[in-house]
Amino acid sequence: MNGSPGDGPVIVVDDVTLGYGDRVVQQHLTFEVRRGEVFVILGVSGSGKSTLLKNMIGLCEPMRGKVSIDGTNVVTARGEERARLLRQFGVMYQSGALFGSMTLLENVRLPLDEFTELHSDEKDLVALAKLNQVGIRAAAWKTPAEVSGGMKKRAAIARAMALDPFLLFLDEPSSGLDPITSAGLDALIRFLSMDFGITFVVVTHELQSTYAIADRCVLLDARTKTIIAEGKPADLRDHSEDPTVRRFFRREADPQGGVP
Ligand SMILES: Nc1ncnc2c1ncn2[C@@H]1O[C@H](COP(=O)(O)OP(=O)(O)OP(=O)(O)O)[C@@H](O)[C@H]1O
Repeated sequence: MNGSPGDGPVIVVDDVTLGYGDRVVQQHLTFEVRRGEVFVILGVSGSGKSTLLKNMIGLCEPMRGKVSIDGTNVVTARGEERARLLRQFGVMYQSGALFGSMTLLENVRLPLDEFTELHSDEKDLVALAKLNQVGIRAAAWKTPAEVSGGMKKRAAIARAMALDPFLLFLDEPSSGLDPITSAGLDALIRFLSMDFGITFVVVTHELQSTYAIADRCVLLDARTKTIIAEGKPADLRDHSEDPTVRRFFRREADPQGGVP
């Protein structure tokens, strides 16, 4: 189990406004991610999902408000505290970003090379164990070009798990995948959540995936620039009092051409 020491929420997003330069992309975002859950950030293209993820991992600084992971402010943490914070979570970016000249094993080893003093054989063993966890151990000595899109995503997840984080951020994990491969990835996320207790924050606009994996979600609205729904996706689909929210979760177009 990748348990975390503290109790209470893993992530606290407290009245966050985010954007680029003077341009606000989302504002007044307040929510918590609970330990062990699969939490999905939903919204149409351009609503600010990836920007929110970048603010949650400290890659961008919110214009206002704060984000903390296990009680540590992701922007202000320095020194030892920052090093500890960075080891607590792994990230899979939208592009996957595996190094094409390296094998999958070498790709998964990279964080171990950078952040641990393990012996080379031990690093190989850990990397193989991670590839095994995501179901592609047999492809360890292949390069990214030699494996399918779904296997590349799995390798990128294995790399994000290399340092045994208790929290994983995935940006659009099913982008570019066919529905069957995408469903396989959904099953992997559920498996890692249930069997290893990993908390997931997943950015997606795929409703089918959301229903398959999410314990809870938030829906970012591009028009009002804030969260318009939070909860279990099926509950929001069936019981939300906001017609915009119900339409989004039923995948219906807005007759007036609004967003979503
Ligand atoms: N580096 C940047 N500099 C300036 N503006 C940006 C930058 N990155 C994104 N944006 C803008 O911020 C807004 C939100 O983009 P973001 O990528 O966060 O949305 P998204 O919901 O993740 O979209 P998608 O589903 O298409 O990935 C968009 O209008 C985008 O053009």
